[in-house]
Amino acid sequence: MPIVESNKVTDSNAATSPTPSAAVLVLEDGRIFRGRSYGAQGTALGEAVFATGMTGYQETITDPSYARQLVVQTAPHIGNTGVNGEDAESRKIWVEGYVVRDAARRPSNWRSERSLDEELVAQGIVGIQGVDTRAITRHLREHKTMRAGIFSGEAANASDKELLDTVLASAPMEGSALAEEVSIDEAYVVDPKDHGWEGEPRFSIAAVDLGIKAMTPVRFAERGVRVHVLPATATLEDVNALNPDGFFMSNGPGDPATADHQVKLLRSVLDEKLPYFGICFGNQILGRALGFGTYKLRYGHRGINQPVMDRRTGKVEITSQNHGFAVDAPLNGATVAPEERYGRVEVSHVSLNDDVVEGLACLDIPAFSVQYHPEAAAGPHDAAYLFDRFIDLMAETKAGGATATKNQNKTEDNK
Ligand SMILES: NC(=O)CC[C@H](N)C(=O)O
Repeated sequence: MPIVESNKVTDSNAATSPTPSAAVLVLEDGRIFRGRSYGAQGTALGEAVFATGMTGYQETITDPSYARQLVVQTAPHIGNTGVNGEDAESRKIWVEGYVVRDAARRPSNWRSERSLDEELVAQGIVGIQGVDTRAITRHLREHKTMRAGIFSGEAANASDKELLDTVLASAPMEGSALAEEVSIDEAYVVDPKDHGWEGEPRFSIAAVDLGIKAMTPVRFAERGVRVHVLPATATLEDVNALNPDGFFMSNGPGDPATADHQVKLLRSVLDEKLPYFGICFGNQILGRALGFGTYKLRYGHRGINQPVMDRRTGKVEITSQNHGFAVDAPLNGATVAPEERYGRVEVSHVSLNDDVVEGLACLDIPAFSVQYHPEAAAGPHDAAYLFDRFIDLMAETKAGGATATKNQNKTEDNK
């Protein structure tokens, strides 16, 4: 019976989607893929990137880190489970455009409230379907991620040359400052008692929203940590006014080389020895605060099956990732950070696919971060221990323990 009901809903809603028009995906190097429109019709300009998750498309498209990107899904069939009211990772869809091979004509899932096509239309997201996403992915792997455009409806009527010129006139991802565009205006609190925690919160943290995913503060709250989520423009005064036990910076879109305000803020926080944990963009900001550079990867890591080694324990975890930039830090053991006042740092996690830095751990101050997504929405939960590691770090710091020394001993033990 539920199946019949859900079909009824989708059938009646399906009438609101426009009949697909011709659509074209134009890459900045002149390569063109022709298909049919998916979702809204018009023009979408951004960086073409591919994501390899077989599931979790609703979480993917609502991850603010995908702002100004055209996401190519390598999974050949997208939309099967529709869209529901629970899985969005933020208030809206952030992908600039969406590229799929076979779009499900009819979603089938007990939680489905409407089709993905309808949701893309409702939110004005321009997509393309019926293109060979494997060929596009191979092209991006060989020639690197690049600017691209999806054109459908009337926009697809222009000549290929005109469409390519439009793509070439669009902004590149390098040098783009987007975190402040996607962040919130007003601070808010995520309370443990709303997420199954009984009793008083154990700790409180200030978390800067650079494009935060909804599950991140929830992972803290479930563990008894009250989270004060602050806008990307937050200052040291805003942080100190909360008298938090720890400081956090989230994932987010754009080039970390542009995040000067956040690097400055993090340096002030580290100078105060407040425990720090960063995810993704927050890892790149820690890298920069310590004096390392960041650089753009050829085609990035986006998906939910990315292998990472925790070099302290030797354990391999399968992780959820979405990053196009990385920290340029030495892989061989502990070194003194270029910003020497922060003491020694080591690359704590590394990608097993390409040796890219996936985590940093400071040995003399209470700070660490990872380049991937332990909140796992969508994705495997292998990395959930990192939230506990941060809680331990706050507990040790509060108790006045020598956190840095302890971290170092852990490293020595595992050699
Ligand atoms: N998910 C993220 O935080 C991404 C960080 C950064 N925008 C990158 O692409 O590398």
